[in-house]
Amino acid sequence: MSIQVKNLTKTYGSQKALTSITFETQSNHIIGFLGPNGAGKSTTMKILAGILPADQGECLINGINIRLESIKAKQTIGYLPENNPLYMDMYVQEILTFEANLHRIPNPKNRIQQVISLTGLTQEKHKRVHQLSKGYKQRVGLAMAIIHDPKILILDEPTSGLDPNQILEIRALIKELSKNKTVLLSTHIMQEVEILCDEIIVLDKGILKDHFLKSDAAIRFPNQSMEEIFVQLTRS
Ligand SMILES: Nc1ncnc2c1ncn2[C@@H]1O[C@H](COP(=O)(O)OP(=O)(O)OP(=O)(O)O)[C@@H](O)[C@H]1O
Repeated sequence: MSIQVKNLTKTYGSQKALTSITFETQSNHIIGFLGPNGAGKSTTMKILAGILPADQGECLINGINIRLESIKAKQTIGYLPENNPLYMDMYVQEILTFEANLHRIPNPKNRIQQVISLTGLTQEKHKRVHQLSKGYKQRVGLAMAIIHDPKILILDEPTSGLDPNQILEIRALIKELSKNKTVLLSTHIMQEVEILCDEIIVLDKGILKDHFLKSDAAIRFPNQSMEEIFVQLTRS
């Protein structure tokens, strides 16, 4: 399933966040969505997730227009927001039941046990969310994002603020969960892009700076690391 964004524009009051962004990703790729702070990554992701309206432009998820067919699009998309806001007093199984009911999943008990196992939450499933480490809270956020088996995953800085061990574990989990899915992943960690991503999109100040396959990076940017490519594309 591809993600298609056409001339997307968004302004918050007088603050321009996105200026006519256009891109189309390939199916079943992990796409690194990169850019300096304030580049417009979260804004694009919120629009794609259907929780923020664009001022202009269109987003299509495998041809489904998210503005015109928002419910159908939301059935296809799983979203992990930045800073992963969770109901801290809920038990892990309770918050997953809540999410499953929002998606009207038939036979939710089976699916909840499946995602608990998939995301490595079995040992922690009887705890309340606030009792979990940050890495396990991220696992809960990922479990919620995949509960309806969406074909597109939008992950906004999923490894931000985690310790090095948890970063490795969450990365491995993302890799595992991304099988047969298209994943749009924002991150500031260039090593993560090298390890996980097939495709790279770079934004800066609300403008699309570049979009390329990682396999083409060596030809397009000879002898440059992802960090150097990032700096070159976003240096003002
Ligand atoms: N609710 C809001 N009200 C006003 N301005 C906003 C709002 N949300 C974002 N912005 C502004 O829009 C621009 C794009 O922000 P956005 O959060 O999309 O960037 P980002 O690339 O995700 O940044 P970061 O890497 O810091 O998370 C920034 O200038 C930001 O200050």
